[in-house]
Amino acid sequence: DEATFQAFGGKAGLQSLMEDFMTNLLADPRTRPFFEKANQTRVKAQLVDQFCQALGGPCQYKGLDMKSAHQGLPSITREHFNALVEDLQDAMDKHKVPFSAQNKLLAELAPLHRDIEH
Ligand code: HEM
Repeated sequence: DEATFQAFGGKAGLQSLMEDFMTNLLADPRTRPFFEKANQTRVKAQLVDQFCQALGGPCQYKGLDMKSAHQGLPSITREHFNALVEDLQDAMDKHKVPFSAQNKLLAELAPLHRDIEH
């Protein structure tokens, strides 16, 4: 909804959040092996649209579906998934996103693990 989207600072807030999220993913030895080889600029831009849409903001995600996006990568386990969520939480804390809004985003993302882990 609009209030949750605004709690993230709108689209500009999401773009800024994604810079720190990617920094965290590259600093984390659990996730770095995946992201250091990726087109980080593309991934950040796709995540902005995906999160914006998930939060009810005025964006349309036009990237790959989650199965296609991750199936070509080395095996992604629950540990990798949980590591990525921790790195996202750290970025949201740094950006002072209220917990209620953080939880709404995480609730939207949680079910995606089925299409991402393999
Ligand atoms: C809720 C969890 C996740 C979400 C919402 C998510 C979302 C995305 C999105 C939107 C893209 C871009 C798709 C495109 O290019 O069209 C992407 C790519 C990617 N994801 Fe994820 N992802 C998640 C979990 C993970 C995990 C756990 C890993 C590994 C630790 C991972 C590694 C990658 C990598 C390396 C790419 C880029 C692949 C390439 O080079 O094209 N993702 N992800």
